[in-house]
Amino acid sequence: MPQPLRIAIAGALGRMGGQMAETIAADSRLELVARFHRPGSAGEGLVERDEALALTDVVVDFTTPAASAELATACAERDGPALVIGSTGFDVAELEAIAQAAKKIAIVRSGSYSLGLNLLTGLVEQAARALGPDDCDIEIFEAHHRFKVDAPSGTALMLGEAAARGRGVRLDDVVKRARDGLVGSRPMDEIGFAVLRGGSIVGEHAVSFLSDGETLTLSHAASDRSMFARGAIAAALWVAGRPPGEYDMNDVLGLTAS
Ligand SMILES: NC(=O)C1=CN([C@@H]2O[C@H](COP(=O)(O)OP(=O)(O)OC[C@H]3O[C@@H](n4cnc5c(N)ncnc54)[C@H](OP(=O)(O)O)[C@@H]3O)[C@@H](O)[C@H]2O)C=CC1
Ligand SMILES: O=C(O)C1=N[C@H](C(=O)O)C[C@H](O)C1
Repeated sequence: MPQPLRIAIAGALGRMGGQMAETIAADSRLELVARFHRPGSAGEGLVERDEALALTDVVVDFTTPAASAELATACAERDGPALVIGSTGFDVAELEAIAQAAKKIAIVRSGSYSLGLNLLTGLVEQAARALGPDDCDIEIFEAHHRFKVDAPSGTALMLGEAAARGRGVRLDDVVKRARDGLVGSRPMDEIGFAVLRGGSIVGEHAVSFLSDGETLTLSHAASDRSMFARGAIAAALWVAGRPPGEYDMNDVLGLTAS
């Protein structure tokens, strides 16, 4: 019987931190060796970050962009553990810090650990390739619970990147993240985002391809956070012992970009 993978949870008192603890406890392939939160946080069974890093093979992190970037740097400075990052809403400097850390340690980062959602990105890329900007508009809608702090969601941006890839353009060059007031008519090549926040919605995403006379919509709805936790566990099991580098769920799931 192989030794269980030693795993630690960052952001232990958060929504996903709690979900991770529950899902890990039910998985015999894993041993939950540490849970940590903000420095100095009080809570049953919590340890400080550096103690957790010394005990574990992999850290699973659903916190904030700043905390994840800092954690990646701390893991790299001690040449491990490997890291699975689920946080969303990163700025350029935070992404650069993670890229630097990935020169020393293996990191999986994804805006969504859902299997279905990662399959959807391939379908979106394929549709965007077939439905060009001359006769088809691409719009992405996402809806989340009232507590979510970043917008558009990391998943919506992943879907936008997939659509842009399908069109052979950079998302930054065609993105419209919000509209308000006299914004003018829509450029054909634009990829637009719309956001809803409210209630307890776990996560809904839809990518619409709108042309004259017809609309194709590809969508996904999450109803339970446990599937994000299961995806993050698959990533943790996959990343342990990998060479340094920044990986995503396509690598974990063996899905090659089409
Ligand atoms: N990739 C995916 O599949 C998914 C990604 N997410 C993303 O994960 C992130 C967390 O989501 P969620 O759990 O709902 O949010 P929560 O706000 O419930 O949890 C985040 C937690 O991180 C804590 N935190 C902040 N700074 C630190 C730090 N330096 N060290 C340790 N903990 C810290 C926060 O503490 P405090 O409360 O004190 O501020 C908070 O409790 C978000 O970015 C979200 O978008 C969520 C679901 C799935
Ligand atoms: O904050 C959340 O809840 C979620 N965040 C991720 C995102 O930004 O896409 C993933 C999921 O949709 C839930």
